Amino acid sequence: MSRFATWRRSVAMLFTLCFRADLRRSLTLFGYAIAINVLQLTATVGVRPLVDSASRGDTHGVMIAAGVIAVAVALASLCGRGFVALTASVMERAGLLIDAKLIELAAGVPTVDHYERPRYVDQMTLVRQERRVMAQMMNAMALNLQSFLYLVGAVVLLGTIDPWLLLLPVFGVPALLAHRRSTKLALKARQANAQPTLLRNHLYKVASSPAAGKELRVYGLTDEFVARHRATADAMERTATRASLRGVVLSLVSSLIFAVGYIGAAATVLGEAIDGLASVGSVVLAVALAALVNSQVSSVVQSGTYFQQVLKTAERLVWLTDYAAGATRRDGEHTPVPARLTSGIELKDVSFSYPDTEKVVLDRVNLTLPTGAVVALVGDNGSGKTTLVKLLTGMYRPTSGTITVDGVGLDSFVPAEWQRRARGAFQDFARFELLLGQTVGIGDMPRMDDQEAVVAALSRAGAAEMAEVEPQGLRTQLGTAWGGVDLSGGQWQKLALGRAVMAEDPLVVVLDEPTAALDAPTEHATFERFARIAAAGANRGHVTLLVSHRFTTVRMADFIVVLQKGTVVETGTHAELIAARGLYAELYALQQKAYS
Ligand SMILES: Nc1ncnc2c1ncn2[C@@H]1O[C@H](COP(=O)(O)OP(=O)(O)OP(=O)(O)O)[C@@H](O)[C@H]1O
Repeated sequence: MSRFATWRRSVAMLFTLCFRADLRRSLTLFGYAIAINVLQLTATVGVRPLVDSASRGDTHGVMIAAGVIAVAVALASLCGRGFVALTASVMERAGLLIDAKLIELAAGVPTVDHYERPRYVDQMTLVRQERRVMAQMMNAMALNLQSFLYLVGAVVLLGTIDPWLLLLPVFGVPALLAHRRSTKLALKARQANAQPTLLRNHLYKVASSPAAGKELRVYGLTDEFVARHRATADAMERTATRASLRGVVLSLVSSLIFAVGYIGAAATVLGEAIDGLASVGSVVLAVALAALVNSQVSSVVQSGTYFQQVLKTAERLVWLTDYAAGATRRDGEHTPVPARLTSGIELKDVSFSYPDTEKVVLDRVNLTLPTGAVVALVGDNGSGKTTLVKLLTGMYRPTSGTITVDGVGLDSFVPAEWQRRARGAFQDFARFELLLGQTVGIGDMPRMDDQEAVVAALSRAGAAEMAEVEPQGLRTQLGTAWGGVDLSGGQWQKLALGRAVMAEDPLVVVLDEPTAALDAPTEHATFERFARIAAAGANRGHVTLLVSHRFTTVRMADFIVVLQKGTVVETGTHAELIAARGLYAELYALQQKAYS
């Protein structure tokens, strides 16, 4: 996209956001800005008749001029108050809209690979930091307009005193260029600080989280975290200070240049007054207007700089919007996701590397996952089990090869539609701090508050007792921050399992070590239950995928896939794999020995 097209879209996005936030108030702001400008100029112009009438001893003229000035100043101050009162509400509403847009952009993308792309993460971090700046845009634009009109008015009036004074704004050009350069330097510094900001926030988050608290103490890591946090913050400050110092030098030089013009203007009018060509009032007015030009040039430049910064943020927003659209868009026709599976899911020569990495995590995987089957994935840490699960749930797309669902390419579905039919419980399950019943119910949003369905799901997941948690059963608020209760790791995991079986029409159910926080007998019982649900699923049409390191659990699967370094090395039932005496048999024997 050309630079101009990006600029045009950024401006359009800003206006849409701000006007959508509050059209009536935004327009009123502009009205106030124009009124303030006219009133202030009137008050300034009133100085000439005031001084001239006074020097002539014309009391009546003095009274009229003073009256006009007083009324103009009072009205301008009234409009100023109205302006300030409106700015807060316009800002608040624009801020809310921008926040909603950011949530949409971050969570609305069906795949999750953007979280691992440094460019995406940088852009998102910067937009988050600058979102308040964007929210103030309407106010800033109104102020910008006000300063601009004020500047133009002051220059025109100066021209009426002496046309040579029209040259005064030329001395303001260096200030404009200096501000432009300083903004570029500041933006560059912010860009350079994006990654360190992430690191600093990450260090803070880890070091202050209760989860890491125990390990920080046991390993004596607190000082190290503090030192790293400080070093990162110091480096960021050095980068920012360097940029702002250069900006200060530039603005100093440009102010000196303007001072030369200002002195020249004052001297010109003073010379004319001495020669009797100008009145005393004109001299006072010219000096006042020249000072006004000075202050308005810097104010126009400052708001221009601000606007540039807002535009840059809007450009990032446009970039993120395009990224989200690209990740969501499906070219050509979409195939509807089937109501139920008939044959199953097939992987053909599927290979995968994570975005922006070289390592092949899955290497030419060929697999058939028949409908109704419970398929177990086993293998060493890092062998690619979770990655395979992510591909099957559409979080990532294969780098090469194809995944088909009943013979139809997975990539021909709208990703979000497929994901809505995939259910899962993951090792890094989320702890949604809602009412306990809702935490399970959101597994099938339309039935979120259907208590009967929630109780049934909990009992399918082998966690019926969770419906009785003190003090209010399913209506218990979770999360101490909201005055609710906290649960043990195992209890949270049981809720995640309930969520996974809440929906009645999934096409793929993924259980990626969802029982790691449960004790072995509970895990065993849970999986037996899941195996029964899956058997029933043979009629309803879904595939159940189970990832576990516990072989006592794995053995009950219909079909076991053994992964090693991203490749499938063995497949078969427990009995077949034991008879084959391969890797599975070896690992099984080792675990049996360890537990006997
Ligand atoms: N987000 C990521 N970005 C880059 N590489 C990743 C990412 N997630 C996983 N990997 C790499 O992919 C490989 C497979 O990881 P995966 O999580 O699929 O293994 P796993 O078999 O599920 O392991 P575990 O049993 O420990 O859960 C590992 O080498 C890991 O380092």
